[in-house]
Amino acid sequence: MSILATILESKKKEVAERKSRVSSKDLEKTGFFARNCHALSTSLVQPASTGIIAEFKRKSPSKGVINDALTVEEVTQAYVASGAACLSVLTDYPFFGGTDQDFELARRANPNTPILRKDFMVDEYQIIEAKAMGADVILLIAAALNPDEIKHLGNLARSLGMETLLEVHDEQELDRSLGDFISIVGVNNRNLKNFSEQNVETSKRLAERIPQSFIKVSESCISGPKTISELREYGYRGFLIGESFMKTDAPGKALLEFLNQE
Ligand SMILES: O=C(O)c1ccccc1NCC(=O)[C@H](O)[C@H](O)COP(=O)(O)O
Repeated sequence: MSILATILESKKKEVAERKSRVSSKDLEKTGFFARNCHALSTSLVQPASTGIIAEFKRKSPSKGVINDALTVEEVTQAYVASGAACLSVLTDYPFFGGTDQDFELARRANPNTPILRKDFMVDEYQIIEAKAMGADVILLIAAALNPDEIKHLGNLARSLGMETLLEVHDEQELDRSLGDFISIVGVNNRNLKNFSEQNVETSKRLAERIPQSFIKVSESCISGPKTISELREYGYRGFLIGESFMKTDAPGKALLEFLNQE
């Protein structure tokens, strides 16, 4: 079984269990549900935007433990101070060591910055959860959902005031998944079948195929400032980066160094 299939199987069980504890109706009365969201699309197209979507990532299936010594508040506040355009906070626990509490702590510590809830969305319940925990953006992974599911979940997110980052890995996923309920397309460079890719060739290959009306984000395996400069030439406005920052003792400083060297 592929790692994505394993994650999705586990996620469906987790969501069923969560639903049995708190109903969506109750979620709608909690936390940040009524809050107005920040727009990632607006943040990325500002002339002075760094475009960096900086991720808080403790561990991953491809790398194991990356950094479990730092708190979510210190990392995310340092990212914002260094110029992150957006934060990404993982809420998947079994595979990435993230929690809902991480997300809520990041939200409270960074009230003025867009934050992506990074998880494997398989059910509308998770979209409602995302709004309640203070998310501005959700991730929909084309490899994990059929076009009708993407449309349904994307429209639900939009109806709640959130944006969707649609993640694709290849031409087929891109062509079958785009719609007017999406404004931001992320090309994930990591090959989830064997974790072989360690470069951004997939982003370069798909760049021309993404219609101009969508904001392009390159995700994963971005190892240095030179890569960001190259991706900008292909029209990318956003750069989702986790490991390159998190593997250091000071992820915020690492982000600043990227920007200073670009
Ligand atoms: O990171 C993984 O190993 C991984 C494995 C299976 C599914 C998804 C995975 N990563 C999710 C991501 O999208 C990345 O965390 C994100 O793009 C940042 O990537 P990186 O800069 O390479 O840490």
